[in-house]
Amino acid sequence: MSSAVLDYIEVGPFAKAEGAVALPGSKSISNRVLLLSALASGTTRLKGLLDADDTRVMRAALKTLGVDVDETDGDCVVHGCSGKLPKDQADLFMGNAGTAIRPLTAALAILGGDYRLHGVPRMHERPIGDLVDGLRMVGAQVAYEQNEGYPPLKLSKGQIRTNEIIKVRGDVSSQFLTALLMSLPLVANNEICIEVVGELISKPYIDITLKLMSRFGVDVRNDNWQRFYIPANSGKPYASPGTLYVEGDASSASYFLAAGAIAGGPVRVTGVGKNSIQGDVAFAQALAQMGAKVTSGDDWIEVHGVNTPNGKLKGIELDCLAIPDAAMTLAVAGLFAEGATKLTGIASWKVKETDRIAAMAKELQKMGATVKAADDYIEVTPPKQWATPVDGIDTYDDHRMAMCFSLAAFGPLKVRINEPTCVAKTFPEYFQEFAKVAKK
Ligand SMILES: O=C(O)C1=C[C@@H](OP(=O)(O)O)[C@@H](O)[C@H](O)C1
Ligand SMILES: C=C(OP(=O)(O)O)C(=O)O
Repeated sequence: MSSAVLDYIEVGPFAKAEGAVALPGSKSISNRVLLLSALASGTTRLKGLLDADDTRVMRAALKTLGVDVDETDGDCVVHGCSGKLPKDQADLFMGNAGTAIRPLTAALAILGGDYRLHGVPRMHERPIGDLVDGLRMVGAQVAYEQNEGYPPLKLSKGQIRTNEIIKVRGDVSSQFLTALLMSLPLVANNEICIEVVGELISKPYIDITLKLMSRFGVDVRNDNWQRFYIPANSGKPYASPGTLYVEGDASSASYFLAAGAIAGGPVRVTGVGKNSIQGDVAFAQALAQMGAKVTSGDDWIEVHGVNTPNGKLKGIELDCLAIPDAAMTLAVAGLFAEGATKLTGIASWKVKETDRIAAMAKELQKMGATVKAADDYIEVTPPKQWATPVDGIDTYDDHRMAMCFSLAAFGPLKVRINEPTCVAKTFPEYFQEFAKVAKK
């Protein structure tokens, strides 16, 4: 999907981070509101929508499904289909976007039709079986084209029934629950109960889902993260809120905020702040725990220096179950801390864009850090002597690997980052924006 693929980029060494960055739109919000707008009655004007690979595949899929998505005046204007998509046959390429393939699979399986959903090779290694099990429980027809439990998927029309409690596992990805929550109102003749099996991970993303569904007129009751109740409706559950503003991306914010903490600051991000509905804003609190000075307003967060006796960040131990994406940034910030930084609750890293536990451990070690890692944690002890791998830091086609390792350039040595164009998944302009705040 990315345009010109660069072999590598060299960054740093930088002495200081200072400045302000206006964040691109939130990926999580963008893909949810695109789908909800398409399913709703009425026209929705989306302002500040993310323009990146993950949202391009969603917009392209909706257009293929016959939805009128107009992007000519800078906003994205979606003419909703009132719960019935125009095309009942389509072949849809979903790239490596979990937030696109999972909710769209659920919506299409529930609505019924002959659809095929597939993606890049890594997408075919990312699990979707728990969602398919949940969909089959309501009578949806979903078949695996290659490997049981993984895309590509073939959907056909099923007989949907929603009178029994629908169960879905919550411990592999919260996106399966999100997908069921967004699509089941389309067939809620009666109240529907979804029950989570196993521990629900990434809970703040469920909050995003519920808050956005509410903006489109569907209020789900969350009973202690165990059971979710979708109210019965008259057949057209979603109504356009008119104009909807997409917040800046809180996970993308983490790189700049960490730069401020590592290299002096002040660094300010605008587009997210105290009023954010994204759980990853909690990343700023983690930086504060490491000793950074953090302030925020309704629409901004700023990190300005470190508040420890020796002016260095301090290593922390933190459960990152609620902030899996921003947690990667903490692992790299750990290179600059005094003492070890231990991040727990990160088992989901294994099934994301790459096996992030293995990738992170390997690349941090290349920088000279001592790393302990297992199935659900990583512990980073900073380098005694910084190293710079001549062959560079590998990014594994994972946007977050490229973005968080740019921070290593605040160490004493320049850093070569291989295949940096993978940032196009969520933040195509990342390195240009980073260059504005990273100073020699
Ligand atoms: O619902 C979402 O928008 C997301 C949920 C999280 O995934 P998991 O629920 O798989 O942890 C997160 O890592 C992903 O980037 C976006
Ligand atoms: C896990 C991620 O993406 P996805 O939405 O594809 O799951 C991510 O952006 O870090």
